[in-house]
Amino acid sequence: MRADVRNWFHRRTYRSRWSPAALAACKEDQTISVVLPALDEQDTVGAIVTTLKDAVVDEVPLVDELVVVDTGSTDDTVAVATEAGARVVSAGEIRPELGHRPGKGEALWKSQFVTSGDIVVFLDSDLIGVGPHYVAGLVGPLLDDPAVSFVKAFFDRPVNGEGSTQVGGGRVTELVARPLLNLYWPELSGVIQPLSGQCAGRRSTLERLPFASGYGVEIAMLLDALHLVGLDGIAQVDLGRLEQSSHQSVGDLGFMAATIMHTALRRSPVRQLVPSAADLTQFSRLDGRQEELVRPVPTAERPPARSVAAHHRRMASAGAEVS
Ligand SMILES: O=c1ccn([C@@H]2O[C@H](COP(=O)(O)OP(=O)(O)O)[C@@H](O)[C@H]2O)c(=O)[nH]1
Ligand SMILES: O=C(O)[C@@H](COP(=O)(O)O)O[C@H]1O[C@H](CO)[C@@H](O)[C@H](O)[C@H]1O
Repeated sequence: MRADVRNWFHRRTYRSRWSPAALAACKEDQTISVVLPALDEQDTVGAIVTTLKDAVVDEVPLVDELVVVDTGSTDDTVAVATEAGARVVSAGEIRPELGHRPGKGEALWKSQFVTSGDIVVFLDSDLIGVGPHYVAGLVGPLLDDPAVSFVKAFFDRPVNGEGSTQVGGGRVTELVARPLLNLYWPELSGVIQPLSGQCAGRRSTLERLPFASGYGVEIAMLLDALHLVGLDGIAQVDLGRLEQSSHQSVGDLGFMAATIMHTALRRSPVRQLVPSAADLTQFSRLDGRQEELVRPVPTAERPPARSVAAHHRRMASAGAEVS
């Protein structure tokens, strides 16, 4: 690790040492939104919402709004999240005039139009054992130091589900994202979980970032935050152990990897060599026969929300019919 990165690592790597009560006492007039993107997460989203609503909304007024952005669940995610006390919105119904795309990144981008917190916390909704320290740990560095604009969480990544001691999750991180970052962005080589879906940022920063619509959203957010606020504007916090309810198949992680590679390389020194569109051809073998699966790699990105809002205001002032 380069000396400058080692220096960053020591200054900007935090433990989740803040209590929600202490943060609530010091946040003054700053407001905090927690956003959970969800696709078919009925088994886990309810416990996350209940835990956070009880601990950091009702008992301690740290969080001002808790929003689940559903991206087309076909299970009971919406009902479960609503029953648990979250405000649930469908990504497709947020600013419909802007169109709708599938994907996690679309949910995070559109969440900016239905939330108002000065600080926005993003948490995956497939996690097990989420505690208030997840929110306190992500918000702490932002309330602690005005020079920090974006915070990524890091944690143990067991791969065999609840109770497993075998660390190995984060396969796309270890096989794709980390090697790419070390190659083209060595200043980010100290980021322990660069793809973490557990992150937080100042709205004033997030609204100036483009959002990749699919699984490229995290790598894009990290690279674009580096460009916008510099390494010292980025921090990371240790959240201890993180359990996910399920782990994707290697084939699906391959599709995630292709999306992340494409999203990152379009920001790299070799961006000119990256095709604007690409397909991923994969194979599955059964009983001596293989089947082909060809999927287009999602490359769509949304512009910074700030530019959309400004355009909206210009249209409105020009008297154009805007919804
Ligand atoms: O099209 C999508 C894909 C994912 N997600 C959500 O994004 C988070 C992370 O997705 P996933 O679990 O698929 O990724 P992994 O955690 O396996 O990297 C979860 O809360 C998903 O419900 C979503 O809202 N829409
Ligand atoms: O870290 C990773 O390699 C991937 C896959 O994790 P697993 O191998 O399924 O534990 O998960 C991360 O990346 C996704 C894409 O950026 C994010 O959406 C997830 O939140 C994050 O956990």
